[in-house]
Amino acid sequence: MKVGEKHFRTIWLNADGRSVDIIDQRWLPHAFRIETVDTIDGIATAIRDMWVRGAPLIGVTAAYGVAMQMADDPSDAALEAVWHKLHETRPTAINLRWALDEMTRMLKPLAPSERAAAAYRRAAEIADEDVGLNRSIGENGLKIIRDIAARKKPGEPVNILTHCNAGWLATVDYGTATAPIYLAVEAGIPVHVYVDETRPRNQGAQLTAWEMAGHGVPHTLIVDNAGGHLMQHGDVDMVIVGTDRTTANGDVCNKIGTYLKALAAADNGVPFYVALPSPTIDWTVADGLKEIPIEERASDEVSLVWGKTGDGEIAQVRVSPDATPARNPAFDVTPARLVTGLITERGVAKASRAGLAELFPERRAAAE
Ligand SMILES: CSC[C@H]1O[C@H](OP(=O)(O)O)[C@H](O)[C@@H]1O
Repeated sequence: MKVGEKHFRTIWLNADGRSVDIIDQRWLPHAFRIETVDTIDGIATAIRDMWVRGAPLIGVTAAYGVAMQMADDPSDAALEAVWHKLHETRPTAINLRWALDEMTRMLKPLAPSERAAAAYRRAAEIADEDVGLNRSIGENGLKIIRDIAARKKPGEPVNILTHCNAGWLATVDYGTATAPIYLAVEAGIPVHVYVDETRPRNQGAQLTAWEMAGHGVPHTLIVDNAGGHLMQHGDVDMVIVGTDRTTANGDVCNKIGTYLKALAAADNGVPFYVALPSPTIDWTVADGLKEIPIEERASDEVSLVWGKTGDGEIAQVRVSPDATPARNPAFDVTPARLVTGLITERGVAKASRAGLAELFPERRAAAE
């Protein structure tokens, strides 16, 4: 996406053919910092400490980590070791496992001497595929926004609520939940986005708001607890969120707080859509609540908040008593029954086994 006059992706291979540059998202919106990562430990740190975050971007970053490993040591043992090293960085987003499995599948049959070049090629393909998938998600989601706009008074914006950041910063480009929004703006459809701040790490306040501002999308930041109230008062026409893992029967795992938005949407007749590329579907899991591992992150993420001080310093402040313990589950699971539709690159599916199998017939067997 454009940042000022320059076009950026969230990750790119450098001219050295080994290292990648990433937008270090920890400092947004207060600073735009690029970090160069050229070791597997660096890749693991960037994922674990959320320099990069968002299911698709985590997968692409891991794919480049595998490529770096193959450049250092292309043996089967090293390939297996890097799979485990990167897989353990964050447990919930399925794109991480998907990318590691895809790289391993592709590399195993190759002679070690061919693996590094092939790995970098495949990592670049996965990055490019992500952009294409998100563009298609945008086109499929745009139809929904257009239909809602047609029912509103001329010039009245479609009010969309989104949670966390499923924007271009969560992917290589375009985003998932934001792709339809960006295309709606390009199509001249009036939209307005309510941006959930998304405690505790404030991906909405810090990342989605920054994206919306950067792309000229009218938006309003709200606290996480305001969404239900706005829906009760008819201020929200649709909810669209991303996901870190959606199961074969349509259960949606996403940032903590998504489930509460879905409950409020169901209670107020507000359509609740989830935007996802197919690598985010876990065909091996049926019951999301029972089977998806929910990442528990450090309690400090709840007790300490990053921000910019009056004199422009980026700093953390404590928002609770020093001794107060905190729990920090990073995701929750929204049951399929609360999901209006799954916006994929192939179209909008009902949130059900049959709905997904209709769009992905090649997966029908795996989903049964
Ligand atoms: C398009 S995936 C975005 C997804 O990832 C975020 O989690 P995190 O920031 O912890 O990586 C959040 O759940 C978003 O919906």
